[in-house]
Amino acid sequence: MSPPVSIPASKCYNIASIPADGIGPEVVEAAIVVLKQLSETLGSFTIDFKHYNWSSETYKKTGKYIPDGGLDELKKHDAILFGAVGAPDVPDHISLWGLRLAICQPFQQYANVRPTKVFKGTQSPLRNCKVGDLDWVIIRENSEGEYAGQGGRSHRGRAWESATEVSVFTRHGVERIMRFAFETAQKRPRKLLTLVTKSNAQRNGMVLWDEVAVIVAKDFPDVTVDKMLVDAMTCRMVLKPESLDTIVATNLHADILSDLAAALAGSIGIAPTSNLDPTRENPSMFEPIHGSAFDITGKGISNPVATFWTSAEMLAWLGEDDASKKLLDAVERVCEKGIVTADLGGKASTVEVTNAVVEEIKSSYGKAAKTA
Ligand SMILES: NC(=O)C1=CN([C@@H]2O[C@H](COP(=O)(O)OP(=O)(O)OC[C@H]3O[C@@H](n4cnc5c(N)ncnc54)[C@H](O)[C@@H]3O)[C@@H](O)[C@H]2O)C=CC1
Ligand SMILES: CC(=O)C(=O)O
Ligand SMILES: [K+]
Ligand SMILES: [Mn+2]
Repeated sequence: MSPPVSIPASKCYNIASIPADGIGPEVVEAAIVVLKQLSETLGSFTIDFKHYNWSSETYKKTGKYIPDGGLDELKKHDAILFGAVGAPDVPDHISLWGLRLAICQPFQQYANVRPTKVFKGTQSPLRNCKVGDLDWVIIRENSEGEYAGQGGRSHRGRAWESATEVSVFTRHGVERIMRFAFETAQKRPRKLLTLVTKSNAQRNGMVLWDEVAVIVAKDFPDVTVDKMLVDAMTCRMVLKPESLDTIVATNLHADILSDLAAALAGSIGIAPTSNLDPTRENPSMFEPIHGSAFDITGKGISNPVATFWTSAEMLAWLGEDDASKKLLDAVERVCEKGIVTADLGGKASTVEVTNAVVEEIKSSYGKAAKTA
């Protein structure tokens, strides 16, 4: 009797999808189409999506964004693919804290990773900024700082009403994000980390950041560190984009700088975000950098590229580096062909860009490509 033939089982990933509000469902649907095609064409892994309709609609009906036991459900997945949360008829702080932060915070997704680059075929609004000149990774502290959620309001509505929004910086929180940032910089060819703070005006928490950076730097002698105050950093991003590589900053500062980074690379519609729990105790969450964009919802013109790149980041986090690279390369080739949405100066719809990426995956990585 011949021994049983062992066929290597392809890995199956369980992904929770939470498209939520506005253009979230449009771009997440597009990403799922592309991911399914990639999995079918490459044959090296499969993805099982479980959809959760948690959104401002469910909030308006039930009073909750996440139903009881929802986080335990989410925990069973390998990763979460998120769209965006926010609706015109729900206050933004209720929606953000009700869904996105209600996942990031308990899941200790303390590292928010935001790469940006100018794609071939897309144009930076900066005169002279070519492909390769702007290639950054912004590491945003994602669990405390200015978005710690501490503070309160007293004497509501009175002339003497007071409100506090307290920034919280802990040595533990600063040190873990700093280590993560140094590790990220160390893995990139230039090994260059720019530390962004505001330690002239913010004389407590930001000074702690500077001090912790000096201590952590000792463990990374091959990484070059430079320091910028956040106001001057905006100028450097615009005037000398080629002088930057990896950047670490607080929750608020990096939130702002990363939207600027996306716009400098061409559009907020291309940049991805990973909300990582580097300890891997909890699933990490992947989303486009942008919000729910009510101004273009339902028009069929939202740029799905940010969510495609986000999906590529998710694949890399799951260990599928080859598939991740292939996906991003396919997206870039589609941009190079000029099949882009209006935010990038093109005429293509969300569906046309999605179909073009699907065709690109089939023709580049499918059987025809292999035998050619
Ligand atoms: N992580 C999340 O879920 C986030 C949620 N929000 C929420 O989203 C809502 C809208 O916020 P905004 O400040 O307007 O930011 P936004 O990112 O939704 O939109 C800013 C501008 O960029 C455009 N834009 C965004 N994504 C695009 C895409 N994929 N393709 C083409 N154009 C795109 C929009 O049309 C708009 O003009 C608010 O409720 C806000 O709280 C905002 C940022 C992040
Ligand atoms: C809320 C928001 O703007 C962000 O997470 O980027
Ligand atoms: K988002
Ligand atoms: Mn933001």
